[in-house]
Amino acid sequence: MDIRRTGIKSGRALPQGMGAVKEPPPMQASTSQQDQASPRRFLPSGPLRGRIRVAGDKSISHRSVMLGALAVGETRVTGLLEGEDVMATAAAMRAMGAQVDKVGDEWRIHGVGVGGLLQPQTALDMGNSGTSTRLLMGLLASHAITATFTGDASLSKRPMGRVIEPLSRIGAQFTPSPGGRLPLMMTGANVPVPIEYRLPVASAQVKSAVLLAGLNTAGITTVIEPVPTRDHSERMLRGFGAELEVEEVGGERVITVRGEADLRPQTIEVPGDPSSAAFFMVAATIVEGSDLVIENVGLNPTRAGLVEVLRQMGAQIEELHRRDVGGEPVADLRVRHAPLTGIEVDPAVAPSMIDEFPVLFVAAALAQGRTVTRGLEELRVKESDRIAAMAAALTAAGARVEETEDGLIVDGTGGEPLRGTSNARVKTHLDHRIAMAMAVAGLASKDGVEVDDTRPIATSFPAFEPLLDGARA
Ligand SMILES: O=C(O)C1=C[C@@H](OP(=O)(O)O)[C@@H](O)[C@H](O)C1
Ligand SMILES: C=C(OP(=O)(O)O)C(=O)O
Repeated sequence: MDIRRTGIKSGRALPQGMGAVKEPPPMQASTSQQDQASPRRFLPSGPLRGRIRVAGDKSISHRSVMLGALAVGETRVTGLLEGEDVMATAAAMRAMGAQVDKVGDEWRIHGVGVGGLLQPQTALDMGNSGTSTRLLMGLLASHAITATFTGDASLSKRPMGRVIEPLSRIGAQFTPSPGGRLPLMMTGANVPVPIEYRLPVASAQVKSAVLLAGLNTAGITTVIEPVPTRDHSERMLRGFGAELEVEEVGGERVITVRGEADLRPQTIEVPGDPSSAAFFMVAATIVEGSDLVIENVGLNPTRAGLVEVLRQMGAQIEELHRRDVGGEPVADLRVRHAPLTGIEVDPAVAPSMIDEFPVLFVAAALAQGRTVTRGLEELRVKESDRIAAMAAALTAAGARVEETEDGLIVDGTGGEPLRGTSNARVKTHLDHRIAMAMAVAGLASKDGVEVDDTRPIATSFPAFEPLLDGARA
């Protein structure tokens, strides 16, 4: 199947095709959201039971498409996440010359080779996806082409200065909107310069942007990571044949990549996304009588923080059939209902569960006693300000929550259901994780929880609602 014909729920206009356009396209905001919001009330639930399989890992899916598009030959990918974010990456890679097609259950990618990206003839519509935007800016930074990036209302508020800064040092030029935001136009360097860059924020996206720029930069590009973040780029770049080294020096990770790399096509099996499994881990934990197996969940240590934190709170999560899938540790998780106790969450664990805090706050709202989280400033620059959005949504549902500068303090019910939202709708702010977290809160409430818009769920986990409805049928 050609990606232009896959079912993209928002009806987003994705850039299509190639052409002989010399001028970069005009800067304009993306018109990517459907006009009508799609509200839904998530009602109290009976136990979650049986076996489910969540969607493919979003981070690995993005990187499979990007690296496949840079390898010469055919990369084959199974288990690719077919969410809107990954489809935005696929469309952008096609617009720059790669072939990305679905044949049966498999995605086939024919790459252009490192250095071979072509100038896109239309703006690259990144939709809601920060990962697509920042990693592609990295790729483009060392290709002498000009491109315009646009995004939806949420993405257009997110900071891009964090990648503009190192990529400018490599030699790329940027014309962003005020505040270093989208829409943004960039021109990659003619002769990119290898840099050594110490990450000022714990961000796998910034790390990956610099490493990807390094692929087409003669010499050695170095990223120093004081706090480890998800390491899929490092694992996959090695898998594709790049010369990449990781060393521990004085407690920091020093990552080097040798430029003018030749990438070899791969066969990739994408494991299930732990960030999607998280909603079901918490749902089965807080709904009485639940006993659910979530199959094929990626448990890369740089991603598995939530499992550890939930266990510290008293959750019963068993790892069955531990194995390796595509170079990543994977297991089936058996999750049974268990009473939770509030804890102080170690801020050091934050990068390994950065997308899981919205649903952790829901677990905390049902726990006995107080849960304190700190060091979560990064949550304020995701698809929404996730600290403020979850404080408002949980308060509307009857939870006791206090917002601090860098976290939430949650006083749990001790297992009693939340009141729910009888005549209000919680605001999701175009943020898929707020929508799914509050759906889970609805299961453990008296009146249910109504979320104002379920459309953003399709960015990362299109099958979330049918899976949830099926598990509690
Ligand atoms: O590299 C990636 O695939 C991602 C990195 C994280 O973002 P940051 O790098 O901004 O922390 C995460 O929140 C995002 O969902 C995916
Ligand atoms: C932050 C997220 O994604 P992105 O930055 O790719 O928009 C997320 O999926 O929670």
